[in-house]
Amino acid sequence: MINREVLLEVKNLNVTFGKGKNRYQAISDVSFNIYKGETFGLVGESGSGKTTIGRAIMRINEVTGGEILFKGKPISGKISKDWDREITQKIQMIFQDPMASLNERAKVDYIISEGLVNTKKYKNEADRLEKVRNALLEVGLLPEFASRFPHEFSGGQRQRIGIARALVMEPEFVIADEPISALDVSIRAQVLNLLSNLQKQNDLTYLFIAHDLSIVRFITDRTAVIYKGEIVELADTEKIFSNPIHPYTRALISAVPEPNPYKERAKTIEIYDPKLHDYMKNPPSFVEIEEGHFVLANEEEIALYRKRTTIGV
Ligand SMILES: Nc1ncnc2c1ncn2[C@@H]1O[C@H](COP(=O)(O)OP(=O)(O)OP(=O)(O)O)[C@@H](O)[C@H]1O
Repeated sequence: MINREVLLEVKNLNVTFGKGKNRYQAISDVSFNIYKGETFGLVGESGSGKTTIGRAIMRINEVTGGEILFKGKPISGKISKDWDREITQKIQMIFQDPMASLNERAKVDYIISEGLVNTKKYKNEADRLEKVRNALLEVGLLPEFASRFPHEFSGGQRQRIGIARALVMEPEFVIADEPISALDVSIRAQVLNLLSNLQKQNDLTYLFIAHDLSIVRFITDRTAVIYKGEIVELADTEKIFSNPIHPYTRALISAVPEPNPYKERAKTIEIYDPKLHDYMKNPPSFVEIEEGHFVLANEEEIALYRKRTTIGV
């Protein structure tokens, strides 16, 4: 990837839900940049906070701390009306479950053009219909499908409608939240190929959310691994696979995954002095262990990682 122009910046993001005793910190101090034109993967198990980050970027979830910038300008907090309209159009999301995310009572035409109508992004009725028609064609569906209802379609077709709904807005940045996990295995590759072709044709930047590393391996340029609301490792996707550093990443990649990273961590550090790895005394920070390769670790762990691999010499 040559282009290093930052499109989206997440800076020290915190998201908490609830109040008082019920307060729950879903995202803790998460930072990453997404470059224009890349596909950035966000991977972690269910409940780790992936969707919460996506929804914070979409401004559905409130940002409790830190900030999110698009093209260098804040999109969280108080923003101008014009900027609000622009990002509502430029940032789109494709949802996980096409069976649940489409309004059953609305025709495809309405579903696809709802965003256009809300942002008044069309000249007249003919223009609106033309945009819907083109969006359907772009995702490989027939224009006449516009007058049908969601229940008349298969899961794969419904996800294509979900993609058309995002595409019709002419976005620059698309969050794909597990876009294929609810689909039949037989059609997953088609939808992935479609997303990849659309990216090239429309100059899109993707945030691709997945719980399965094997999916991000083939379509993302860089990957961040998230565990319990914290990013534990971030690097070029190829590096995440060839040289995983954090115990949790290693557990995700290993053939027999250890679902509990602390157990995996314990296994790794047994060989060394476990007292060194006291997180109370030596809190971890997000360290660039080699160029573009970040890992959440404390000083002792970094020393250990350096010994174990050839990195950073
Ligand atoms: N609106 C909310 N109110 C309270 N807690 C929430 C809310 N949304 C998410 N959470 C909690 O925040 C945590 C992160 O959830 P999130 O949906 O972001 O995880 P995820 O990694 O996307 O998981 P999945 O793959 O299952 O979608 C979970 O513990 C979840 O229960």
